[in-house]
Amino acid sequence: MSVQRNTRDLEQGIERDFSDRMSYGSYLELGKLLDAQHPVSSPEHHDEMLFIIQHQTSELWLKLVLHELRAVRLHLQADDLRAAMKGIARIKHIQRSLTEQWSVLATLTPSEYAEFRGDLGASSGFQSYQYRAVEFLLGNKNAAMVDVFHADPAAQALLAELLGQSSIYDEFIALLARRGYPVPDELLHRDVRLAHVFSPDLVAVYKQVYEDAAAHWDIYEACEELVDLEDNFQLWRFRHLKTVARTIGFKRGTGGSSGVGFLQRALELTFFPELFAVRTEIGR
Ligand code: HEM
Ligand SMILES: N[C@@H](CC(=O)c1ccccc1NC=O)C(=O)O
Repeated sequence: MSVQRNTRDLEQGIERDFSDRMSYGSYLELGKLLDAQHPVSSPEHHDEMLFIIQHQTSELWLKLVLHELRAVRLHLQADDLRAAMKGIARIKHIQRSLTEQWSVLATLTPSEYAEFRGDLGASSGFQSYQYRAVEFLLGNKNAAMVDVFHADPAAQALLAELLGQSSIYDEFIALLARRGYPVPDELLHRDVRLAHVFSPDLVAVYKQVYEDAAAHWDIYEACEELVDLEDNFQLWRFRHLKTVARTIGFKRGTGGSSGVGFLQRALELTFFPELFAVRTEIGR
């Protein structure tokens, strides 16, 4: 190290020839990844790059969330709560990162966005199939969402597949039943193609858990992890709503919805309603 030159000398052993070996760039397929940012505005608007990269990084993280949620579902099916919780812990960190990222997009002013919004046509985040897939895996199924993707057979097939499969909440409830908790039978044989609907009898099961946490520790812990997941998901939705409001106000969305009003109604959707309802029942 030459302090005077403020330059680190490269060590002798440092690999330099990757002509026939895997390198950083080839392993990560950076050629492909970094050649996928193509602003459509013409002349190119400076801020469209931010818009594209914010979406692409979100989609990459959503890809990992899906990967982890599928693993969590398998762990629940195998009665391995500890492994499932490990997966959820990672997902929670990804969610935080996704939510925090809104502050970067919030630097896009309404004037800047207005300069290229027209170039986006009818495209919209509403058409994010990975976002829909996450909602489905968490239990908020909606068959009408699958039709949105008829022009994209791979996306449609993925969503159709997940629509017909159990969600992680279905699997958690099935695990509770196997553990001997009095889970209502209709929840165990429900039509998984529909959204999970609030069950008062399930609240009673959770009440038993929350009133004697020590006796039900791993289930109690898992319940709180699920609450964190939903809470984090809602925080993302809220930051999206607020970023949209400060960027386009009350304009209609490019995807054809009413805009902010439509996004507001998403905040009323819930994945694990009984886990929130049980809170009303605890203590005095
Ligand atoms: C300035 C930035 C953004 C604006 C103005 C905006 C606006 C909107 C609007 C108005 C909708 C409602 C559907 C429509 O009619 O278009 C929507 C939906 C959606 N957007 Fe964005 N969005 C922005 C950024 C993002 C980003 C960065 C993501 C990340 C992937 C995203 C993901 C979504 C998703 C998943 C939906 C569907 C939500 C639902 O169905 O509840 N949006 N957005
Ligand atoms: N729906 C947005 C447009 C938009 O944000 C968007 C456009 C293309 C791809 C992703 C988008 N992000 C979220 O909706 C709007 O109405 O301005």
